[in-house]
Amino acid sequence: MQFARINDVTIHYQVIGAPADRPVIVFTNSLGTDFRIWRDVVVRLAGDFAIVLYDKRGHGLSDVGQLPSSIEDHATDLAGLLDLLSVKNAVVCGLSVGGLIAQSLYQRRPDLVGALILCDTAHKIGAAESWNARIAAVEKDGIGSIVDAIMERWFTPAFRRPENTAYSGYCNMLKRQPVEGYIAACEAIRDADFTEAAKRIAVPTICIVGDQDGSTPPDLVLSTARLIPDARYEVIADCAHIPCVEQPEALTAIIRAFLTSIPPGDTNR
Ligand SMILES: O=C(O)CC1=CCC(=O)O1
Repeated sequence: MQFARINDVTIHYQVIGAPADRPVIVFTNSLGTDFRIWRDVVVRLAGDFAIVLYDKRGHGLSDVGQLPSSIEDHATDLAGLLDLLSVKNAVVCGLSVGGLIAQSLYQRRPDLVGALILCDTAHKIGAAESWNARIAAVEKDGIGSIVDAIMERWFTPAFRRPENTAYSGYCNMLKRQPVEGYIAACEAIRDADFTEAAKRIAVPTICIVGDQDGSTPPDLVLSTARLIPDARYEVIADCAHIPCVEQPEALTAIIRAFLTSIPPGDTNR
C-alpha cells in the first residue's frame, strides 16, 4: 500500500508500472467509491501504460481533510500527487466527480494533463436541490439509507441481481465510505460548474457514457462533449454509471482506440 501526505491530507494511492518508462494514465474516482473499481480496466491496460490510482480525500483509505472541501481542493490534491510522482502531461481519466476533478486539474495545472477521458461525467452534475436532499438524507439516516436508490443509478438491472455477489460488494463499498467525506463530496459537486471552462479545453478529449446511466445520462454527457472543442463522444451499451465495473472490456477498448488516435507528442505517450 502506498500513502502520501499531500496538502495536509493522507492520500492512499497506487502506482502500477514505471511512470518514467511508459505513458501514464491517472484514474480519478466517482462519489462513494474507492480505486478498486478500476481493477478490471487496469488489468487490461497494465503492461502498455503506467497507471496511477488514488482515493480522493474523504473516500477509501484517504483522510477526510479539512471541511468544507471543494473540487479545486481535490484537484490540488491530485496535482500534489502527480508532482510527487514527477508525472506530467498524463492521460487523466475521471469518472463522474472524478471528471469534475480532471476538468479542474486541467484548468489549474494544464502542464499535468495531456489528454482527458471524461467518463460518465459532465460540465455540471445535478441540481443544487437534489444534492441538498441527498445530503439531508445522509445526515439524518446515514449512507445505508440511500444505497438502493443510488445503485439504480450506478448499475443496470442485469447487474443488480441479488445473486450477483459483485453487486453486494459494491453496495458495501458505498455504505463504508466515511459519512463526512461523502457529504463533503456531495457539497463540492453541487457547487462545481465547468460550463465556461469546458469551452477552453485544448487537449484531446473523449466523453464516454453508459446508455443507461441514471446520474449523468447520455444527453447530458453529449452536451458536455459539444462544449469541448473537438471532443469525441462514445456510448457504451448495457451499462449504467460505472462502466469500469459493468463493462470494463468495452471501456478499455474505447480508451485504447482513443489513445491510439492521438498524435504522438500530444501526451506523454
Ligand atoms: O451517486 C451518484 O448519484 C452518482 C454520482 C454522481 C456524482 C458522482 O461522482 O457519482
